Amino acid sequence: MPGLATPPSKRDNRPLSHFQPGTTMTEEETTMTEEEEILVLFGSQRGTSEDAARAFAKEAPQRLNVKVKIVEMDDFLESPSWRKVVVIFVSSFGTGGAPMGAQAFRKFCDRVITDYTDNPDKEGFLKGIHIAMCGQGDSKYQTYQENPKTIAKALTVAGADLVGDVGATDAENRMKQQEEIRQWIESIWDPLSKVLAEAPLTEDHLQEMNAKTK
Ligand SMILES: Cc1cc2nc3c(=O)[nH]c(=O)nc-3n(C[C@H](O)[C@H](O)[C@H](O)COP(=O)(O)O)c2cc1C
Repeated sequence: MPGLATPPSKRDNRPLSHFQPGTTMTEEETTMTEEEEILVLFGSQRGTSEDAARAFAKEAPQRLNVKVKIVEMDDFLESPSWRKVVVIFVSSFGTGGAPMGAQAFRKFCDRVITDYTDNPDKEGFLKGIHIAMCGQGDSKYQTYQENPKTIAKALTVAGADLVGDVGATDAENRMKQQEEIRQWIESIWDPLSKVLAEAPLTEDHLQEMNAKTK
């Protein structure tokens, strides 16, 4: 059945037996029967954000009547292919840094913030994109949620709009964190449906964004 294969990401502690052999390494698509495609990006060191992204991606075709492409963040950056709706599940690691598999994306975001903040000469190249963000962190860290917040900031200074509330789930209590992720996913279907009801972006517009994403 398409869409159920689970390619390994760069997270560091999953047993290899979890993966099915012979699947592609970077991308997968869920059942392809509907119209618009949304993009799900994830960055995850130990699996929480990745599992949340996969749970969302599995449910989205039915809830939103869309196709879903799910990609690890650095893989996306190697060959950017924006969609009007982008849903991000990402954690913080190190000292407010990005997990493995999302570090190049974070560097890209840091560059965007430097180049675009308070710079009237720079016109946002992600105008028309809608981002829904669910961040994972641990409130024990002083740099709580720093990576998801930085990514959300960069994408908005580059012109994207945020959809719904930015999620901030707290691993200080792991059971509660799972509930918070579930609640965030439940909270986001309606705002995403509204955005999807608006006119799609043209292929030219998307290509232009892809070309400017470097
Ligand atoms: C070594 C290490 C460093 C971390 N650094 C941060 C941090 O700087 N800020 C934060 O909010 N959470 C931090 N966390 C907490 C993780 O972001 C949190 O556990 C998250 O749920 C992990 O998601 P993942 O399983 O997708 O990697 C850190 C966790 C570890 C183990």
